Amino acid sequence: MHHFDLKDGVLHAEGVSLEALAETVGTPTYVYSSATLRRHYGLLREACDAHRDALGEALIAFAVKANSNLSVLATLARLGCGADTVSEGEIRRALAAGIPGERIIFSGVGKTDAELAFAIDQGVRQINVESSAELDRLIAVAADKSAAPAIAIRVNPKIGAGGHAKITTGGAGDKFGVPVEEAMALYARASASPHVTPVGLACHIGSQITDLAPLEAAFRVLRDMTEALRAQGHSVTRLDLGGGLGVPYYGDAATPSPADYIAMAARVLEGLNVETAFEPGRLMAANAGVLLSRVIQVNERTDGRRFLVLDAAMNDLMRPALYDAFHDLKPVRPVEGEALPYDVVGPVCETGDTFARDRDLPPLQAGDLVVFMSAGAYGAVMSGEYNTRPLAAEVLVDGARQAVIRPRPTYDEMFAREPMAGWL
Ligand SMILES: Cc1ncc(COP(=O)(O)O)c(C=O)c1O
Ligand SMILES: N[C@@H](CCCC[NH3+])C(=O)O
Repeated sequence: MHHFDLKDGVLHAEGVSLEALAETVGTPTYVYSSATLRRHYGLLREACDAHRDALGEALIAFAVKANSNLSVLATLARLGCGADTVSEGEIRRALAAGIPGERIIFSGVGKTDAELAFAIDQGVRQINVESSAELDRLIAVAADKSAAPAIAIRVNPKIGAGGHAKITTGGAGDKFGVPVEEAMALYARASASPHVTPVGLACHIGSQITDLAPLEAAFRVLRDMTEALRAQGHSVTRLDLGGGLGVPYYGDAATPSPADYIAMAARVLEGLNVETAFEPGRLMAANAGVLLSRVIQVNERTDGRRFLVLDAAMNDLMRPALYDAFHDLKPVRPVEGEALPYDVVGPVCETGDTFARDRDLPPLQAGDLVVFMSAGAYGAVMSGEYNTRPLAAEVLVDGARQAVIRPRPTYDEMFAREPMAGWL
């Protein structure tokens, strides 16, 4: 990670000292690097452009669920990035951030009629249909519209992959997409309707995938299906290859490079003559963000256990509690001394509010600042106010500039969202 580095003995996000930032904005706070977001988009763009023959004018559609802050989306929008969305709210965010409808894909296992109608009205690039029941509803909704929306059928290739069972989506029993046979039949049924325009197929088999083999196998399924559908006389012009490529959460972890991933897709799709889309979420955002937190106190027990109690908790960063996920923890100002094992915890009243057990860290004290690394994806978006803890602030850095892009709410603002029942 190049944009979170030590300068003059203090960890910086690009040109901004995290120590100074903690003074002005407080903690816990998510801090994002614009340069990292741009770099990640650039790497994917470059790789796609180098394989235009096989991939067409590939759309890189950022999975908005990974980080939906409007300024983050606007940073990507300026680069020409598209959006993969799963709700009306996410479509609205993408549009508000300047991503035009023609670069927005609408995915998701349960879209309401109202959401489908909204997506059609906004002229989204395509709607990825995930079930037979959804196709029926979409056809009914689209019947009232002037244009037949472009759709792709999301295939469940029975190839599940990912960093945790809870984030695997392509396995046979997972709720996402339809099996190959059913997808073929659905495509034919959609082709027969005047109200929708089937343009292609989509798949997304899981998240935090650190091996290209399952992705390659899934892409091959889409290739074979494309050829089979064409042999039946159907037009198939687009393949949406989903997201899912993992990132190195551990310092020394090796994950496939974006370039190798895109080159693999190009190899599989060589000569097929389709326009592709990719939906990276984590790959774009995870290493573009950190969660800045302050040590409240160190609880040293007489039985030898040592708890590092932070002012960030599971409500701010849920991934360790939910998936036993690992996030590297770094002091903002390196501390001298021999590393000691700490249980790193937050103040929430649950044992699950544990970020790490027996993590070796230098001797830290109350008041020290630390950051959770690789917290830019599925961090702030999954946060909540459990224990009436205000949502963490979010800050975007660009060189020496910084902007609070989501202020920490005041207690008055939090309570104002709860009008008292009239009879109380
Ligand atoms: C349809 C779809 N596309 C893209 C993504 C983004 O995944 P990731 O953040 O792993 O790239 C997801 C989430 O896993 C998804 O469900
Ligand atoms: N929320 C998950 C990723 C889910 C992917 C969404 N399709 C995580 O933090 O790892």
